Amino acid sequence: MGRVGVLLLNLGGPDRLEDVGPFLFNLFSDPEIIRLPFPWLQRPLAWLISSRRTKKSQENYKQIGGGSPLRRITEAQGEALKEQLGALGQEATIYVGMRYWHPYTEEAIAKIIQDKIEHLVILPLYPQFSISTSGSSFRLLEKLWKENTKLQSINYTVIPSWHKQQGYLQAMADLIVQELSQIANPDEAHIFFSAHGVPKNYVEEAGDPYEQEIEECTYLIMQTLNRPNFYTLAYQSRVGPVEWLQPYTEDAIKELGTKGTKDLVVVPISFVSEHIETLQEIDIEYRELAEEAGIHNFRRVPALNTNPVFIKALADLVIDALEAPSLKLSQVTQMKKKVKIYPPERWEWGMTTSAEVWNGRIAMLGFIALIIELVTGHGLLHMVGLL
Ligand SMILES: C=CC1=C(C)c2cc3[nH]c(cc4nc(cc5[nH]c(cc1n2)c(C)c5CCC(=O)O)C(CCC(=O)O)=C4C)c(C)c3C=C
Ligand SMILES: [Fe+2]
Repeated sequence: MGRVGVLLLNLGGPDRLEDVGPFLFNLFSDPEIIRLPFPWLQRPLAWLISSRRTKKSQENYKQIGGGSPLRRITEAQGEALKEQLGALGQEATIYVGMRYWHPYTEEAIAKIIQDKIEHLVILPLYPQFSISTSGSSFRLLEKLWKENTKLQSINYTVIPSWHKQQGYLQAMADLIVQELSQIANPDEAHIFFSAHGVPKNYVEEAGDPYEQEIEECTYLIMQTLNRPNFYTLAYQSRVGPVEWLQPYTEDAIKELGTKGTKDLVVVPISFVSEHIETLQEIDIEYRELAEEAGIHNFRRVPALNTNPVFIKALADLVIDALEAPSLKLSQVTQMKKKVKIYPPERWEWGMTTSAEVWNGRIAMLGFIALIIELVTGHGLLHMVGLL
């Protein structure tokens, strides 16, 4: 086999407080994160939302040392993976491609071309697929592939998701056992899986398999654990006014408190690295909430980071992918998105769904224009540079 590369995909996070604003702007500019009917509205709205969120978000990053550890941890995972692959007899160069901050996916792709990689494995560091995470990175890669003929000669394969991989499940179970072993009555502890949420309409209207993969994964971790503990699955990190997957973590914690739970072991389920949502949201916000709800023994299972069982699982995934028939980006985006096309794009006359959708779009546009004008003092035409 010729030169082998592994491209690790992740979301990225601001390295310093001054990066928070531009990072949030990049994130909200992504149509896979905020779905708007008019592409030209994306950037003005991203600017508006990121400007309004920056201060609050910076406060949170301040509490975890002034920036996200995601880059450092992802690079360490890359080094550990390279070493593990070498030990298994597979030499490979590892590239990190972040979606919204440095090192950007585009930078990784430029290096892959420069290094003349012949076989590439695309491995998202998200065990479960979501349109908003792996899906967004795959879509970007699809675009880069179409634009650059040099990429087209690379023999690549995509790993869409890996939430059922045995080594990964074992590594998660091991970390839970370690945490339980520090409790006086380990069988009494309630195991609380907290997954990053997504808006409910991603699952119900756009066909995102995320909720199903999270549920399967949680079930399989409990099977691997093979213990009598009760467990709960809930969703954290909701942003904006729309409904997200339920139950929300904060509500589920309060409910367990009222039911008399005393020992809670929180397991971050959709993240493989420590980042703001484990270090700040779970460790600080949810811990406080649990204390108020009467849950005095609140513990959190660490993220996998460079856990050796986990790194071996990643290496096995890479080796299996190199041996299996290659899976293309377009195949994955089609396969994972069992899309009910929403909103319907073909116009039908009368009291039809498309009429409702278009009425909704126009009303939404008017509403957004009003908010933008109220907040900035300028109308929408000013914002898009027409006045
Ligand atoms: C599986 C993981 C993730 C899913 C699903 C996801 C969806 C999702 N996220 C937002 C909004 C924000 N995410 C932010 C940061 C962030 N999110 C993830 C993971 C998932 N996001 C990571 C790894 C990070 C980076 C964390 C870091 O350490 O820097 C942020 C910024 C932080 C903040 O201001 O709270 C936002 C905003 C949406 C809207 C969404 C689904 C549509
Ligand atoms: Fe997020």
